[in-house]
Amino acid sequence: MKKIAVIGYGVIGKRVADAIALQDDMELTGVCDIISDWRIQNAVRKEYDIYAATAEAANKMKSEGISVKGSMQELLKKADLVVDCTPKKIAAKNVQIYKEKDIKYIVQGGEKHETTGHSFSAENNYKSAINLDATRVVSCNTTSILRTLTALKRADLLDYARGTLLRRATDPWESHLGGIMNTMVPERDIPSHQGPDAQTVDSDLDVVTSAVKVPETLSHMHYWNVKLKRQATKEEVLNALKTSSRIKLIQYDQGLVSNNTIKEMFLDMGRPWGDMYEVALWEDMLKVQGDELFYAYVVDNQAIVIPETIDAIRALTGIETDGAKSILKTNQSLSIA
Ligand SMILES: NC(=O)c1ccc[n+]([C@@H]2O[C@H](COP(=O)([O-])OP(=O)(O)OC[C@H]3O[C@@H](n4cnc5c(N)ncnc54)[C@H](O)[C@@H]3O)[C@@H](O)[C@H]2O)c1
Repeated sequence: MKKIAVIGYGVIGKRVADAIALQDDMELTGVCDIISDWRIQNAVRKEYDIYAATAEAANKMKSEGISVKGSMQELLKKADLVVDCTPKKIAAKNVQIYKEKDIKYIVQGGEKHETTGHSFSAENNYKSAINLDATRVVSCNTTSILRTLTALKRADLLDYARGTLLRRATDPWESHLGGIMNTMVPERDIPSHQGPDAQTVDSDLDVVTSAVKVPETLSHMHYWNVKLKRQATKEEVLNALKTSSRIKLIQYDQGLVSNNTIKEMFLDMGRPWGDMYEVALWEDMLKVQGDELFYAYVVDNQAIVIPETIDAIRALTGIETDGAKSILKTNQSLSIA
């Protein structure tokens, strides 16, 4: 049983920790953070072992009545692999520690590809991550791009793709701190970074993205124009997309007309935090015109990278060398149909 540590128990870290705890071929050794408030109390309630990243944090946690198991160094000694879910740039600094300790590590999409030299998206390049020392699970937007375009590529339909991303302003729990209102803020540069980021996983993809930040917090939404290699039918395209178990085809005509209605459906389904691990792509909206394809989908930025991270753990530790088997196992544990 591989022992996995989670550093950074925030939006992504708390979800990764729960997902690890659900697996039968890995165990959660502990979670490590610097916070001592209600957020880490959630981990206390779940009876996870708690470690403090600094001496100061350890003292603060203890003063709040939290039983601290030890320091980050002590946690690392017990683990076979660490998943670093700290904010952008902090993980890149921690990498030095992981290298010194000779422990395998996974970082999240806020870090640069160069931090690990390998970027991961399960349905695209699981095989290339097997037994590596490190990888980076690409960001939420990039994961969605890779899932959809990889499915079209597998069916030999994809020539090139051009996408416009509507990006959520901030995460819901942090809405009191910032985020935009009554405006839309386009990114200065085209391409935005997500297209080139997808190419760190699959350099063959011809993909260009533009992005605009919008005043809501539930999810991202993407609009894509794709040039197909040949004229195709809508059915062929849908069959290609159906080869991904992590794309959920949804129907506008079933009342799923917005990101809030989709979120409500996932809450009704009983998913933790209403998490949607899948890309929710509108089947009835999707349009094929000759060799051109048009579609739109919603990305739950807080959730989509969770199954990817579980698969990355299996690949790096080598506990499963068949990507399809890992994906299936992860899907079953998270109730992804
Ligand atoms: N939030 C998203 O929608 C989202 C989606 C995909 C990927 N990501 C990526 O995941 C990573 C984490 O993002 P997040 O949104 O979960 O951040 P977050 O701010 O919600 O959580 C980060 C956690 O790390 C803790 N932390 C800070 N410094 C630390 C240290 N030195 N040692 C230990 N813990 C420390 C913080 O206290 C916090 O609990 C980033 O790379 C981000 O780009 C985020």
